[in-house]
Amino acid sequence: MTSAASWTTFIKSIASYNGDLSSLTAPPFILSPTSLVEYSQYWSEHVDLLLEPNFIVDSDDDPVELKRMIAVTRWFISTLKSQYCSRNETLGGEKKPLNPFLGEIFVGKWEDTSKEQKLGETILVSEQVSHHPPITAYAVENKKNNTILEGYNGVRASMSTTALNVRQFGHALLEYRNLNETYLVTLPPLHIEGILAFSPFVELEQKSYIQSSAGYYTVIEYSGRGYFSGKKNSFKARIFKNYEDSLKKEKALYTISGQWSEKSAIAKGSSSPSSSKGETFFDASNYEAQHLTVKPIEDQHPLESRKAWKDVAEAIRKGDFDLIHEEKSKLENKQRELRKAEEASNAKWARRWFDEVDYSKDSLDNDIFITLSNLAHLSIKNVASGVDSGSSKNDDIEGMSHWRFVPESFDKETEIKI
Ligand SMILES: CCC(=O)OC[C@H](C)CC[C@H]1O[C@H]2C[C@H]3[C@@H]4CC=C5C[C@@H](O)CC[C@]5(C)[C@H]4CC[C@]3(C)[C@H]2[C@@H]1C
Repeated sequence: MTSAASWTTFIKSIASYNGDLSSLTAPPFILSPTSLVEYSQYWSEHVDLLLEPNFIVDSDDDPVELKRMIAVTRWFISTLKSQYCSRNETLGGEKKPLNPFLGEIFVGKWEDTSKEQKLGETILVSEQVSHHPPITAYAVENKKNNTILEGYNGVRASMSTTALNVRQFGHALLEYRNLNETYLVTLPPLHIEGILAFSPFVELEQKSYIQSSAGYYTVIEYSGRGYFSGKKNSFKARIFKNYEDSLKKEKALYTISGQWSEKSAIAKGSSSPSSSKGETFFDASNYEAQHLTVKPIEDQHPLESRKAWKDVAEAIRKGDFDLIHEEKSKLENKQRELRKAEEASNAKWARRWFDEVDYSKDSLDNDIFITLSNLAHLSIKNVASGVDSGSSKNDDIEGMSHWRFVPESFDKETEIKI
């Protein structure tokens, strides 16, 4: 069957789409040989920007906490091209990632590329902590600068006539322990455009937020081609002294605007910097992403993603649909056996490095996730990322559990080597 014909068949299949992405029997050319558990690496492909707040010195212009919020906003913007465009660059367009099995892990490290060797080694641990619904938890840890990024991600998707609309669940917590400062980062909604045009790509939409424990608060508004700016991957970010000030745009201390996949500029105050007038904020096309180092497949543990999916990935690269189906079925049957055995012995799969914390039960009032969510008026229920605590979306949601990294569990890890 030609790829155009199977694409049309595929489009028809998504017309009866039931909301579960893994149910989509996508044709081989739309399948990615990469598992979703690997996407956590996209949070740290500019390690220098992630760690920059550790090296900012106090000076007489802006308060150092404000300088650090600007640096954290720059780091966050720098993650977006890797998160949402890297498949376009390597695979020619957005692809459907492999659906990770429960307990699937992905680990790697970034070497220190700075000439002063001030960064030290940074490691990534990523674990599929849930299969139904799919949830990936991750931590990026840099011991030399006592900095930890932890977070988790799940998605809910729905089809409109021409696009796949995706709401993200979860958040990221970025802790600078030497500075005694933490940031809460929410995840923007997105949609996949270009499906009918046979070349799907991600476009971000609506808003996401960054809340600093020092009070500063950043609102980022996304738009694509055809919106007010007319350019794809556009955003406007405003940094405020706190959430309350953000209710009045003119109170913005800084405004940043441009394209998160290309250039953006920053200016003081609430007016958008025209890219000529404003000072360059970040230039994604001139800032090479640093890819993490992953040990060879033969040295990997059976639960490590690239080892577990090796035969499926090879079949996908060959475009051999029957072989893909055969190899995927092998892996999925093995998983079904595992689940059945657990059920029989009433055992639950033990998560390696993450805990599901139920914030409705334990008295965790001074927990940093609660503190930052309250500062930013964000819901702590299991609603989509970035939902306001006063939103009616909270009403019919009971759940209040969030995945948290357990650093000592990784320090005690013996089986998995980075
Ligand atoms: C349904 C119509 C169709 O064409 O399906 C196949 C298409 C390739 C579109 C569906 C898939 O598109 C993929 C894009 C994936 C997101 C990309 C980046 C991120 C950021 C990361 O930090 C967390 C995961 C997330 C949100 C990915 C989630 C899964 C997405 C939406 C894939 C879709 C199955």
